[in-house]
Amino acid sequence: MTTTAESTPGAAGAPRDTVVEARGLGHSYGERRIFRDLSFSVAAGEFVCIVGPSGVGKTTLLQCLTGLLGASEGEVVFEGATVHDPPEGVAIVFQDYSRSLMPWLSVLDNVALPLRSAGVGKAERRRRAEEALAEVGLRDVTDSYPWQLSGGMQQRVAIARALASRPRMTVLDEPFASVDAQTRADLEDLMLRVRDHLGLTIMLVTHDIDEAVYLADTVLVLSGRPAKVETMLSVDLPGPQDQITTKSLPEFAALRSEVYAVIKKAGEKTAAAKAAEAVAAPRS
Ligand SMILES: Nc1ncnc2c1ncn2[C@@H]1O[C@H](COP(=O)(O)OP(=O)(O)OP(=O)(O)O)[C@@H](O)[C@H]1O
Repeated sequence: MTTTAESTPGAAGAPRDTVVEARGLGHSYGERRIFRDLSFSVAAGEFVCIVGPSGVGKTTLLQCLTGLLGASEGEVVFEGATVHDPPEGVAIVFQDYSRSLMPWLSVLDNVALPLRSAGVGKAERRRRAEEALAEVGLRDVTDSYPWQLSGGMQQRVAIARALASRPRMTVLDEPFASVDAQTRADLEDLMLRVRDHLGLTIMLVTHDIDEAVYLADTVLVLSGRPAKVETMLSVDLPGPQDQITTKSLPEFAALRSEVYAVIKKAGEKTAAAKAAEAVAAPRS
């Protein structure tokens, strides 16, 4: 990930193609400016985690990057074209899997549903849905209903549904916030495997600093009011990631402390800005 629009160095030093760019991106809800002048680019196959204080604008940023929300300033460019609507090639996974799955449809039909809306034929829908379910380790539950599955399995179904459209980039908004710690660790490892296997570009919002450092090639820290990119930290831990070994590394602890310190400092700056706003606001 870089702060410029240039191509990004890959693992072997060769340039990798830029998939998505924010160019001077800003968003406001009415009079309220959420963030301003965000400029960064994400390379093909890169795993970026976005962290920052609650309410800073992480979800709003994801929505702008996927074309669900329009930019108030600047632009988002996906694979070279300015984004106005959700582009083909991008899939989204939300936190609340229980609301995103249809309880009356089988697991297979839930995964195939967006393909139907996209006009993909029946046999091809089934083939792609089965392929996506195999990718997330759910080959055996295709005929079950979501309510027969655990929370972690339901979130895997939601991930399979995103993969079935064969995206080149997947964005996930706090996808593992509602599951227990062991399931969360399993889902994290699943996303790493999927990224490696499919060569996906992934952007993921999380509140969990350990999760961000474990998963990311780059941790993007948002802060301020309006928010800006406080830092973009490259994570270069010896791979492949392992929940016990990686998290025991001194380098992991150092990176976690660094992200934590940036967020804490940013939080203090935001609190000071809020206090200044309150003082400046006219009394009713
Ligand atoms: N549709 C909307 N209209 C007006 N304000 C909104 C809207 N959506 C979000 N906001 C406000 O914009 C700010 C940023 O919200 P956003 O959800 O992007 O932050 P976040 O960093 O993802 O928060 P959290 O970490 O709590 O999920 C918040 O103050 C929120 O209340």
